[in-house]
Amino acid sequence: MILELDCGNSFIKWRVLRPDGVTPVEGGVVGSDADLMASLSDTEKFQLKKCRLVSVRTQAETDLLVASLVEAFGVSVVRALPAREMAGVRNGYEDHERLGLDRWLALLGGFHLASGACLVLDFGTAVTADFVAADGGHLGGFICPGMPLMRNQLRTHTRKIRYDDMAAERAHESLAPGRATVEAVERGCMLMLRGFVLTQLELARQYWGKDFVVFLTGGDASLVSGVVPDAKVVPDLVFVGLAMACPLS
Ligand SMILES: Nc1ncnc2c1ncn2[C@@H]1O[C@H](COP(=O)(O)OP(=O)(O)OP(=O)(O)O)[C@@H](O)[C@H]1O
Ligand SMILES: CC(C)(CO)[C@@H](O)C(=O)NCCC(=O)O
Ligand SMILES: [K+]
Repeated sequence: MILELDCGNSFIKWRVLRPDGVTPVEGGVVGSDADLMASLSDTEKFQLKKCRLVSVRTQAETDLLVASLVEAFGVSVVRALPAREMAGVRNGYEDHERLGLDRWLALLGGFHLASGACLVLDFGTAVTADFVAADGGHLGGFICPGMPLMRNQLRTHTRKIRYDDMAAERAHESLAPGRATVEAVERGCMLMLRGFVLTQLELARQYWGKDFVVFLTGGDASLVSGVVPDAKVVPDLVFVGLAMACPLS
């Protein structure tokens, strides 16, 4: 079977596909290399032969993970690499190697699924927006702190903002002005996210009128899906692009 990995800044998303390369068998989200190895340790079950991965971690960290995978499972590993152009999309960065590979793959996947102009919004540790025109030209994008970073910056840089995860979850039942710290912070950050989304939509409309598809992906996509009812929520958009960038012959 085939192992696919999306190594983000906080989590590794993994899934195992049948040898046909399309049918997912199992997958998950883990917080460390060790947790990943543990999740995959049932080697008999998966019989992994090949692995393709994308990483936004350092070369050294990624090399270490690849070495463990090769040692534990004997897989052959293919990594997504930066490209100036692929599948009809032209990387819009001045230095194409600087564009985060998770963004590159998500926008490749988005353009492929949309067959036209698209706006790709990814809600992970960071929040990113990327614009791809109908002719495949990537216009560039935006990077902002995601929900976990916004919340933790406030917690870290103030004395009196302290609350636990349970309280945070309860605070999201409404978006009314907060009447307790947890509500004020959680709803405030939520409105920042939503405001970001609405601004990106406005920009896309200025470029393309109504002729574009919006994709939402990343672990926190569900937080904002309500403000873009027409958006396509595609949690595995990075994997769509990964399969395009790393065909397994
Ligand atoms: N099963 C899960 N495990 C961990 N986080 C999850 C899970 N489901 C949703 N999330 C949410 O996903 C967010 C993390 O997003 P995601 O996994 O897309 O990115 P990341 O790997 O942290 O960062 P990035 O890919 O941007 O570098 C967390 O804020 C968390 O709220
Ligand atoms: C922005 C993140 C952190 C999102 O995961 C990642 O794509 C990244 O590290 N990018 C490199 C910087 C850039 O894309 O300009
Ligand atoms: K990501």
